[in-house]
Amino acid sequence: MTHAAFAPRSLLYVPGSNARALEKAGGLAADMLIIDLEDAVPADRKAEARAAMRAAVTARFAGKRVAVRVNASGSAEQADDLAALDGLALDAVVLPKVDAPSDLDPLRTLGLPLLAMIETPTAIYAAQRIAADAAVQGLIAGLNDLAYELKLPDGMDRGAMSHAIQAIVLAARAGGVWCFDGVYNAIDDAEGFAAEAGEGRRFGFDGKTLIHPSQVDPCNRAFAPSPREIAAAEALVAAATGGAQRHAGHMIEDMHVAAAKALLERARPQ
Ligand SMILES: CC(C)(COP(=O)(O)OP(=O)(O)OC[C@H]1O[C@@H](n2cnc3c(N)ncnc32)[C@H](O)[C@@H]1OP(=O)(O)O)[C@@H](O)C(=O)NCCC(=O)NCCSC(=O)C[C@H](O)C(=O)O
Ligand SMILES: [Mg+2]
Repeated sequence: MTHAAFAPRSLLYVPGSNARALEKAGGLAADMLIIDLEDAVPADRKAEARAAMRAAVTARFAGKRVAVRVNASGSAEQADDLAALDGLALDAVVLPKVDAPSDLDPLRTLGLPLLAMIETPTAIYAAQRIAADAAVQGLIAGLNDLAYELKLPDGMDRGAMSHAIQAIVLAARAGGVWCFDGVYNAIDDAEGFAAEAGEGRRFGFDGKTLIHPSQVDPCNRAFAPSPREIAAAEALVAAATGGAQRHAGHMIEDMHVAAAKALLERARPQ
């Protein structure tokens, strides 16, 4: 377990039932690994995945932030998932299909930070209450499930989901917690991934959830301040005198100075 003040930029799902992926994950540059016991694991391999997850978390991943995604509250699998977490040093537990703060109840006694997945229309409308729950450290957009629930004809159409995506960011910011964008399914489309990761950052997400090792480095780049942003922030902070002023052809005020300082803090080596 590691402690970091900063939100992870890249959160890689690793199926608990994939031995090779569990082996490989520790060597990848993802800021957080999410070992999945939910949708990536076939129903008849849940017990095997729990055992593999325990072995991997116990033996590997030194110096990495590690979370486990358990099955949803109300599912037949969840009690066994929670029992399998006993004694593990985790940074967070990811709970899918959180529709209300009460869905968090079975996990409260774990005493671990929770990352709540917002992936249904009901959850979009409850996101503010979910983010305000003291156990919640962040929200994760579950856009495959949301697209399915919305009956979108074109599947993962972010234009059709833009209101919902923004609602997740708004709820997280109102609650003072982190927020992470959904996954990009087209694993061979590097250009499309880079575009979507950039869009996620512009929406205000802190980072993005990932499904493949090839997405890790581009994601870290997309969510890290660029050299140009760093130079601009340094110049703005150096020029700031307080109150409204002209800087580089723009009006700047105190909130712009605060944003520039936050960006510089984020850019410092962790
Ligand atoms: C998507 C995949 C099924 C693709 O698998 P495959 O074609 O076998 O991958 P590659 O051959 O390209 O893999 C190359 C090497 O990388 C390793 N690998 C692959 N994926 C991972 C991973 N996630 N973590 C670690 N390592 C990984 C392979 O083992 C190969 O290694 P090597 O032998 O050394 O070459 C597959 O990538 C995959 O299963 N990804 C994760 C899927 C997953 O976890 N899904 C659940 C989370 S997404 C979700 O549920 C979203 C949300 O809830 C929503 O609603 O939107
Ligand atoms: Mg989902």
